[in-house]
Amino acid sequence: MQFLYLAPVGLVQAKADGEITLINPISAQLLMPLSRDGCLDNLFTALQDVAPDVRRLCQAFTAPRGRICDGVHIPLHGGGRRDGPGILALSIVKLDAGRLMAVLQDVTLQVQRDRQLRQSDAWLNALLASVADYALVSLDREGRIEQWNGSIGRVTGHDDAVVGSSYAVFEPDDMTTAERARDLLREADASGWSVDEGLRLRADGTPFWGSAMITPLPERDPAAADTDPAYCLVLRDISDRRAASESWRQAVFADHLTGVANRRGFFHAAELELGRACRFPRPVALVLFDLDYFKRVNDTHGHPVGDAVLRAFADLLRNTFRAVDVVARLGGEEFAVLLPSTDAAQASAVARRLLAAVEGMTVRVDGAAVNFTVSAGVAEWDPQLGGIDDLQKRADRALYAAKAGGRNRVVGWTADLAETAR
Ligand SMILES: Nc1nc2c(ncn2[C@@H]2O[C@H](COP(=O)(O)OP(=O)(O)OP(=O)(O)O)[C@@H](O)[C@H]2O)c(=O)[nH]1
Repeated sequence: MQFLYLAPVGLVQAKADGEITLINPISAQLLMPLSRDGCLDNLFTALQDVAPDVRRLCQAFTAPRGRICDGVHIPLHGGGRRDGPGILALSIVKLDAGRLMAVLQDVTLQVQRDRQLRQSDAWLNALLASVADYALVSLDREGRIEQWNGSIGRVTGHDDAVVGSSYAVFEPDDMTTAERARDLLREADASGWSVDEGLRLRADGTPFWGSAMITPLPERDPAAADTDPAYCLVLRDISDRRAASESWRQAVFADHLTGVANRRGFFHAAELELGRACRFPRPVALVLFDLDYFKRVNDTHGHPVGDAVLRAFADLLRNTFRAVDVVARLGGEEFAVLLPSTDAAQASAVARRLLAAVEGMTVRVDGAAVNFTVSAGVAEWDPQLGGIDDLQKRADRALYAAKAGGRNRVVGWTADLAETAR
């Protein structure tokens, strides 16, 4: 009895002919406005104006007990009123031959919300269907693709199996790291958006040049689950635009001998990366490489062979470092690699691997077989530094120490190196 009274929904117990034997206050509240004479003694009579079929439905139910109807929506007074409930949900259970139990609930708001949601979904789907050269991807808090839609299929060729993968799935494996993918989300959180341009892959492996903009969704609930939508990624295929600007970029930013970035390209890319590292603190490492006794290679084999050695070394750099790293020839036989989201220890490890590869390599050109070694200086970005020039100075000191220490080695910058240099 107490349960009936306190239940958060309307409960009515009635006899088989609808005569009400028990009714709780919520039911009375919901049914009273429907009653023609202000009495509430029969369930079927109370509902006859809005749900005339209920009586027949119950009488036609011949099983000894069971569910007669479940959550049937009953619009009141022509579909809704300004005051009071507009839609009731009605469930009726036959308890035994002589007793029915009806559950009544005001679902007006719920139905309205469902309708609004369906409308928004329809709008969004119409929008996505008409977008031809953009993929609109919703991402969860961790940057995982939260839902598939047609625009993703059109631009990237991925089907719904891509749901749950990191948005880095659109990038070649060596173009990004989990940390960098997270960095771009953090950048979007802090400044409202982040944009990243670069090589992307379609599901069939064909590459395209993409521009990816990530924006955090407005009014995100901090208590929402990790898998709820948190960001919107707009991925555009800008291969055409890129092709037009590529020859210009090559001329301005690429080294004519080796094809890696030139000094100008390096400083341009480094300023951008360090700008990011300042706004969203993360490690960035710089490695400077200088070929050992390179003058001897030129003197012994001639300048064209020296050029071939420089090209072979640049190829090795490109193959050893990730595509996300900036590889450049700063001039002569000096090369630089900037490694985003990498600390000095990690950069030194890669540099040592590279030195070992150089030691095992022989460059064969014009009948000459050249073996050579390389020295490397490593420094890590420190927000106290003024800019890329200061970082380069530190790596330079470390490189000088590597040369002074006997060459063919990697030295990391330490504060006492600054003292030595002075
Ligand atoms: N083939 C070729 N040689 C170059 C190029 N640019 C600079 N060099 C040569 O690189 C050599 C650099 O020599 P040094 O600065 O004395 O240094 P090193 O002989 O490598 O000795 P350490 O750096 O002290 O180990 C010089 O002979 C330059 O002529 C280039 O584009 N092609």
